[in-house]
Amino acid sequence: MPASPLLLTSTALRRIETDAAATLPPGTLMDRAARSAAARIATSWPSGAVVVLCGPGNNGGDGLVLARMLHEAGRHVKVWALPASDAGRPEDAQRAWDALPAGLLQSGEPVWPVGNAGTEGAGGAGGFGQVESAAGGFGENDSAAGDPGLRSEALSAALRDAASAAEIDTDAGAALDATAGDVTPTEVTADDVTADDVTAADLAGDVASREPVERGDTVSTDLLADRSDADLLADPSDSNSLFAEGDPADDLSNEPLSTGTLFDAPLLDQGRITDGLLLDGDVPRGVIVDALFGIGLTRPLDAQAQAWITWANAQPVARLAIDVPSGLNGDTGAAQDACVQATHTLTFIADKPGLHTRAGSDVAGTIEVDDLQLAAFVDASAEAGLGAGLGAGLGVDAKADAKANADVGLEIGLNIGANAGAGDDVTAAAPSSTDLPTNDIGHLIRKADVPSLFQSRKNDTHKGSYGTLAVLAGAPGMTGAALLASRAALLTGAGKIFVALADTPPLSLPCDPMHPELMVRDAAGVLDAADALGVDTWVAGCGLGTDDAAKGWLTRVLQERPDANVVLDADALTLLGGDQVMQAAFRQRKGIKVLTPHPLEASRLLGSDTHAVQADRIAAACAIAARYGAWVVLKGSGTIVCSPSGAWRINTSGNPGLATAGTGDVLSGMLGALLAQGLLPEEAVAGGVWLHGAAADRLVEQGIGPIGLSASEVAQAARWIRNQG
Ligand SMILES: NC(=O)C1=CN([C@@H]2O[C@H](COP(=O)(O)OP(=O)(O)OC[C@H]3O[C@@H](n4cnc5c(N)ncnc54)[C@H](OP(=O)(O)O)[C@@H]3O)[C@@H](O)[C@H]2O)[C@@H](O)CC1
Ligand SMILES: Nc1ncnc2c1ncn2[C@@H]1O[C@H](COP(=O)(O)OP(=O)(O)O)[C@@H](O)[C@H]1O
Ligand SMILES: [K+]
Repeated sequence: MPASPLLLTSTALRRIETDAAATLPPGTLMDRAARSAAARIATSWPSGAVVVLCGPGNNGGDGLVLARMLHEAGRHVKVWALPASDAGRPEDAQRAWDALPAGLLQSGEPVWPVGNAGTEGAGGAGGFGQVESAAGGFGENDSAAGDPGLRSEALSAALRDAASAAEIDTDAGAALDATAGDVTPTEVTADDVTADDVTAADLAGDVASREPVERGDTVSTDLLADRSDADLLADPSDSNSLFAEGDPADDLSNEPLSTGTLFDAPLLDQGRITDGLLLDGDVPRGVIVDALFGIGLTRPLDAQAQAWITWANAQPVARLAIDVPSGLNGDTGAAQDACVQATHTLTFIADKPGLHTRAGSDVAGTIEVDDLQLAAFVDASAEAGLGAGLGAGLGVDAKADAKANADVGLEIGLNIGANAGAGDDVTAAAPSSTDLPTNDIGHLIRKADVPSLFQSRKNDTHKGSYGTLAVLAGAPGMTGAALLASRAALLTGAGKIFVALADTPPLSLPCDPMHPELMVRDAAGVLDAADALGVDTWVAGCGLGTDDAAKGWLTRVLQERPDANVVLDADALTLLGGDQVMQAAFRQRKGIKVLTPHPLEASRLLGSDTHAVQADRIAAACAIAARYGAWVVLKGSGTIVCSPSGAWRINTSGNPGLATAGTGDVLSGMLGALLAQGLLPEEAVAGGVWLHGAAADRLVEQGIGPIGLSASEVAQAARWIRNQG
């Protein structure tokens, strides 16, 4: 079986980071993380602007190193950084801060560099390559103007930008608004422009002017006044300066602009430029990198961080979250009110549970894992976790497949400068052992992890080979719940199904006309005959009610036939949570036990509240599993499956179409059917959960949902998926 992707909490990740960092030169992991992000950007956004938002910790450090690498590779990068915390930056992040090339850092509020000076804020906040002062956490690096080396670097970057802008030959904001087709490559190329005869400021005086440039116009270096670079650097707020105008080249280039390249005018004719943005299909090129907070977000975001996140989410460009979308708790999936809505998340060392449960799948976008070459450490952690009992009954290869996620940067051979790979050749020594608390390691559930769902049936079988299921459910007024669960069990392949209606004869519904295959009887009748009928699996609780009769029937289910499997849902969970006699009977059962609570039912099982359950769904699922000695399915976006021994997994299928009454009934019927058919519990439980979500996904693909998707349709789609293999 392919290895099931590993999920690690921040506790586990920090342990691995600490172990690995002790064997590696300082900054190695941050360099690898940044290189990985640079490679991702080179692959997915090979041209266009890159805005990097950096936070005060090592996540921000990743962003700072990334910005440097991209800059060294000739990309147009702007950085906005939050102020360091009172304790200062962590060591690696401070090193990254100190090494940030002059001119990348911007002050004020972030702006998307659309090249329209009019939209870029006061004081040239959108200035490109501008050496700025003070605000926005910039102060520490504000020595550039006085540093000849930095000045010369700033100038050379400026010249490159300016030369490119000269070729574009237009004021970006003005020309793009209206005159598509009016712009053509000019006769001046960057090769004509040298530091001897033109300065960046000179070019700025021409290129950044608001005069539209007509087709055939030439930008003449003769027009340029004899100003020195010192003028430019001395007066960054000069509204005529190139740097206050943003960087037109940034958004107009078809390819990354460098000295000597000509602007591709036909782009304008093709209508691919709108409002100053270069469009790739419908998506503007370029990317905002979210390196504000990673796994170290420990408290509510302050106003400035919230504002930047809100701004980032409002930009019509891709957003690449580094490690974790800022505002999301990487362990729990809880999102703050302000949370980066990433289109892509590049996460390091191993995947994180919070990216897959609760709000995680809403904000993470496409998730990619880079193990930062720490597979040996990750494997050791997984093995230690298994040693602590994690893998019992899991049936998964405990080793992460993070190894498979090779270092993208190395693979594509991105040239990101001499400093980019510091320490990359150093092989970290594998740890001898790492023991982690069990809650800190889990896995994902994907189709590949539940192969027995798709095993073909042997010819030499009969209905008795696929189990006998009884469904205790459906009090008067809730008969539909019993039918939903029973029909789902039928369509999932159970051999024989008895509907034990929570009612007394004469039954209001003696037969299911849609599915007369179902044998409908009264609850007591099925319980009395359970031995004779050969009931090997019970599903109990859907629309069962909580009155004394329901309590009596459920107690019998739990006390009798202890070898039978039981799946408890809905009202059965409420009854179980409040009844110690039932709990004792439940714990003593020998058959497979499954509890399928939604968060409210989970809170009843734990004697807590829904908020506490949702605040840490994995912990809640594990706590219920431990308390009741059962398999637990904690439902909701990113359903958690936890084994009795505490091995947890997060489901990857499903969608909000399932947020409709009755889908839980369908799930419990499906789980019962799979247990009745003899699947191992880890595959029956994880498999049923995956199948249920996958069925909803298929319905959405077909246009049947998410709006208006109905529970009955889920069971039908699940049947189709199982039979396709
Ligand atoms: N270590 C390694 O080897 C590697 C780490 N890597 C990267 O580092 C990331 C983890 O870095 P991290 O631990 O520094 O945490 P991070 O997410 O940057 O935030 C912590 C900072 O934010 C602050 N802060 C927290 N909450 C806040 C709030 N609400 N509002 C404001 N501030 C708040 C907090 O301040 P403090 O609590 O200390 O006052 C601290 O300054 C990880 O996700 C990955 O990207 C990679 O490079 C691979 C190698
Ligand atoms: N937003 C969502 N994303 C994915 N799955 C969902 C979502 N909302 C609900 N579900 C799934 O739908 C089912 C609902 O179950 P439940 O709340 O017990 O409903 P009912 O009791 O009405 O049958 C669960 O399997 C749950 O995981
Ligand atoms: K982030």
